[in-house]
Amino acid sequence: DILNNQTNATYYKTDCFERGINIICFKKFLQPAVETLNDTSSSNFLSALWRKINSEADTTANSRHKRQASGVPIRREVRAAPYENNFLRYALAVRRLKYHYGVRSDLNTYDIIASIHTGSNSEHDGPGFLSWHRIYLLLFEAALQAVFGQGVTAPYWDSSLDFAMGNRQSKTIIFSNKYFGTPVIDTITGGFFANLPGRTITRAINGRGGLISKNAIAAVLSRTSHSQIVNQDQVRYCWECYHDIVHRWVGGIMETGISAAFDPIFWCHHSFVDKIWELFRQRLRNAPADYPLGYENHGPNNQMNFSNYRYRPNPPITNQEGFSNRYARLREYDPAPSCQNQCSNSPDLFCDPTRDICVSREAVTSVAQDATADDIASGWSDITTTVMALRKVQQEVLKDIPPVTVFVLLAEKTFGNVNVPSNDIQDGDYNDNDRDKRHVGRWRNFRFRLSGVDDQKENEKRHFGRWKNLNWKLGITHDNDKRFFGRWRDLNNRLSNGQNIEKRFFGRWKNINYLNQLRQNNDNAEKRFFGRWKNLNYLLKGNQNKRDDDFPVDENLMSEIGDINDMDKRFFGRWKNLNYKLSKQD
Ligand SMILES: N[C@@H](CC1=CC(=O)C(=O)C=C1)C(=O)O
Repeated sequence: DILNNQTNATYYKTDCFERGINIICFKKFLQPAVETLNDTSSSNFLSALWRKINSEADTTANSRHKRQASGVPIRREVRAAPYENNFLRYALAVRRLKYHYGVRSDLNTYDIIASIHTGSNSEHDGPGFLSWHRIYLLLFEAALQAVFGQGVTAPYWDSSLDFAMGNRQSKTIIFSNKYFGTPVIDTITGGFFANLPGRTITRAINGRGGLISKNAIAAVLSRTSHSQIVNQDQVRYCWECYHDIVHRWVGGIMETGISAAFDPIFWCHHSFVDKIWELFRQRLRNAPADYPLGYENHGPNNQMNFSNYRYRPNPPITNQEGFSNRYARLREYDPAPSCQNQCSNSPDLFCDPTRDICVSREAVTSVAQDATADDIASGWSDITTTVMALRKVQQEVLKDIPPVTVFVLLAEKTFGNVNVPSNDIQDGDYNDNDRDKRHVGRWRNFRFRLSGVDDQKENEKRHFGRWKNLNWKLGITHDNDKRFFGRWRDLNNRLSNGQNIEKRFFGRWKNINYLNQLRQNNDNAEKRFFGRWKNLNYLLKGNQNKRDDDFPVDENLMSEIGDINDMDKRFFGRWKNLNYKLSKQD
């Protein structure tokens, strides 16, 4: 269906010289190429792709005020719904390019394009990195569109969604057969990209390197000129450096320049690199003129060099011309998945309300059978698994809860019909001091949660809170239960400082109230965010010292971006702001 939809579109014109490459022209163009099979054919092919980009840039520039109408292709997050019209379409288009031997008989068309990226074409280590990869990505997408349909783009892989998984990053659904394939170490044998013609794809995820944290993005976006985000001596703000570590984290062929583009995740990673650059670019008053000088091999007037050992097709523009609006306008970006947009309606992301960010789900196989307490508490297991696991501890929980707090868990098959005796809390029982008041508040909340919700997603969210609560009770009496060992230790910690316990619970409760309030009262939310915006503007305009305090330079980039607690402490507030902004871009 997708294929038919794409190829039946009336969009295509037949004037190949005016329009550049489209399906028809592409086929026309390829006829002679099949016979010639030499470097010239690759070179001609790439030049034709460039003409396509260029003619679209002309069209888009002329109809800027009606961008929607002119159908600028959109890049969405890899996991954003609908799968069929987003990642699946990309995967099928990539496969088609991999099976395409119309340009050379000895090298599939995907591999022709991938071999342009050698890692040593002056496309790295400087400002040209940004514009070179922007054009390179457009070129690749032009080929995808030529063989598959005009709307195809490389969805962006926002690896901060995986970063947020903490010490479970290697389980991300990104490296499942639904997306980029398995196994996560060695040659991939499962998924869309396994056993394709040409270069095989290897990975070694989560060995070296790291993913990009929200605070890394926040730090980069806090700068006010390109020179501040391309300087490798300032890794805290160096966007290319953050990009490097993801290459290393994926490992395998992604780890080195000469092979990286042979992994289809390369384009999705660079789609994200381009997205954040574009967010940055749009905030500058005159981005096209803001090209940093003084970088060897990255002169503003140097022509971009697209070459490898076999051919030299050069897009006839300079590094600085790649900073212009002309090429930026060729794509639009879907806002980042956020709790405000239901994580782009993705079934593979969930909102973590305590951090107010979306987090990637794990590959299904890792939690399908027997969820651990951590799986459940962090929302990584589905509702069935959660109910099954909770059922296992039902008796223990009931046995040890004092009479006044008796409730019946799982009275029916789901939490939807839990029966809460009306005498569990009497208002008069607790009204004399703060501690008790908090207690009452907490119980009220608990009863509210148990009052039954049919919606599955909503249920899951509630389980999250409820589980923590149950666990608390369970931990008190079942210290020998291995599953809760970690929690028990944590509990001991808390018990050693009664005041701390109260503070923690109180803080969490306040937080929940606050989030609920935000959802229920948009006006109020707007006001709060407006205040924060003012603050942001102040930061952007404000003095250098103030900004440096906000984003202290950390000499060790790896530990910096590997520490999610660190992120929470220092950037929680700021990121929420950015998140809001990303979700409200339009
Ligand atoms: N070689 C880079 C990482 C890297 C960057 C790239 O741009 C690339 O394509 C492949 C790998 C590093 O270890 O720092």
